[in-house]
Amino acid sequence: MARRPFVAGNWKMNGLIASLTELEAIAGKAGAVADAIDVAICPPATLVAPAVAQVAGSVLKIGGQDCHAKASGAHTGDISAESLKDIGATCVIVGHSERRTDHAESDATVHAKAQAAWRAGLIAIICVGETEAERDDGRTLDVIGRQLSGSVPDAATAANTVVAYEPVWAIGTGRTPTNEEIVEVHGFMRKALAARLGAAVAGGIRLLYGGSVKPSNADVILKLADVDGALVGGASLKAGDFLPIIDAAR
Ligand SMILES: O=C(CO)COP(=O)(O)O
Repeated sequence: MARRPFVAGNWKMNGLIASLTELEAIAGKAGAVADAIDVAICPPATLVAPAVAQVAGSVLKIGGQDCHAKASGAHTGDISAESLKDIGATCVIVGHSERRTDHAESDATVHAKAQAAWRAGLIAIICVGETEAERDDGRTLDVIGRQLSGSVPDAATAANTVVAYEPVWAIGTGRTPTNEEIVEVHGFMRKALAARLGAAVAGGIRLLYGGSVKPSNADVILKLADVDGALVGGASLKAGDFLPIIDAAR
């Protein structure tokens, strides 16, 4: 089944108002590839509203990096999916390994956050990935299977969910799995989702690879079987790095 590639940039805790000038070229590229590719940028929460304003009229999606499971309430410092939707976000990353580690987020928490994203009308970009120790122990597929079943709700569809495979040890390290390892995990994820959601639904869900994606490796990685796009950290901060990665998804 043909899946429309999805290339998302995760700016993490980087970027100031001045950084939004990068979005001009990124929005231009998103428009130029709109026939074939979805493009998103997830800036820090402070920049979501100004980013939406900056790219007004463009097809470039602006998203959050996290949301709370509840719609509102006494949760100081948290942001609801509804608030993100209200300021023009169209997607949100949930379960990034940095949230799982820094904020002790469990699969159950991520599951609730994905449902919150849908409740607000946002696409949930649900992240999974093994640590280096888990890979060294030969437990990668076990870990990914457990994270998928715990984090991806049963109501996931191609329209409301994107899944990102981000090996923790490949994030920000310049190291990536071999092509064979990426294909193995993505194929496994497709099968695991099909077993639960049915082949038709699972066949439509975009599976992104994330972890040290750069212009120099994107061409190869984005052509691998069952890789439907990329979730890009460092190389999404500058349009000069991100644009060739978007092109590689074609
Ligand atoms: O965590 C990532 C995206 O969510 C990947 O980050 P890097 O591309 O900087 O390795």
